Amino acid sequence: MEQEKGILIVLSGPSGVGKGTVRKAIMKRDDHKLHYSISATTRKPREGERDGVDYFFKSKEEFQRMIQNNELLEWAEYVGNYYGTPVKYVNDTLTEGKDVLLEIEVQGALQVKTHFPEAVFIFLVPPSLAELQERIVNRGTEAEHMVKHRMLAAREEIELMDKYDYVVVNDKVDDACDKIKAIIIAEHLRKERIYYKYKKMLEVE
Ligand SMILES: Nc1nc2c(ncn2[C@@H]2O[C@H](COP(=O)(O)OP(=O)(O)O)[C@@H](O)[C@H]2O)c(=O)[nH]1
Ligand SMILES: Nc1ncnc2c1ncn2[C@@H]1O[C@H](COP(=O)(O)OP(=O)(O)O)[C@@H](O)[C@H]1O
Repeated sequence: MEQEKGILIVLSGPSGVGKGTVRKAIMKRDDHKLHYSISATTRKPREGERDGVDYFFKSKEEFQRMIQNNELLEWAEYVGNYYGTPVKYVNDTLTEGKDVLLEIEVQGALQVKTHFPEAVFIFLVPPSLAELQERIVNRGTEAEHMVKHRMLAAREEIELMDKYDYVVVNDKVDDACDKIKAIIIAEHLRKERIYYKYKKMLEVE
C-alpha cells in the first residue's frame, strides 16, 4: 500500500507571542513524532545558536541563490533579515509519512497556504495586547521605539487570524502545547476518516 503522507503543521502568530517558546516546548516533550523544519536565515547567529540546529545561517548571496533555485517553500523579509523554509526537507519528510512543523512569521505562513492548502494552520495569540507588550519588553531584544513598531505590526498580524484553521491562546506554555497536540491528533483522525471513506468507495466500484 502506498505510504500515506504526513501532516504539515504551520505555527504562526505575531512577534513576541511565544511561537519560538511554544515550538521548543512541543519538540522537547514530543516523542519524535513531529519533525521540525529548520529554516534558513541571513540573521547572524545569537550566542549559543548552532548552524544546522537552530537555523541554517546563510549570507545574503547564498539566500538569494536558494530563492533563484526554487529551494525555498516560502520566504520573507523580517526586521531586516531573510528567513525561509527549505522545501526539500518538507517534501521528503511528508512523503515518508512523518508530520512536519514549521514555526514561521505570518507573511511566510500565508505563502505556504498557496502551495499546501491541506496544511494545518495554527495561529498563536497572546491573552491580551498588554501581555504581548510585556513579553516583547521583557524579552529585552527591542529598543523602546521598536516596541511601539512591533505592537503596531502585531495589531495588523492579529487581524489575519481568520485565515487560520485554529487559534490558540498562549496563556501558559504547557496549556498551549496541550492544545496544539490535541489539534494534531484530531487532524490525524479527520484525515484517516476521509482516507478510509475513499478507500471503501474505490473498493465498491
Ligand atoms: N517566513 C518565515 N519566517 C520564519 C522562518 N523561520 C523563522 N521565522 C520567523 O522569523 C521571526 C524572527 O525569528 P528570530 O530572528 O529567530 O527571532 P525571534 O523568534 O523573534 O526570537 C520569527 O517570527 C520566526 O517565527 C522561516 O523559515 N520563514
Ligand atoms: N506563555 C507564556 N507566558 C509568559 N511568557 C511567555 C510565554 N510564552 C513566551 N513567553 C515569553 O515571551 C517572550 C517572547 O517569546 P518568543 O518565543 O521569543 O516569541 P516569538 O517567537 O513569537 O517572537 C520571551 O521572553 C518568552 O520567554
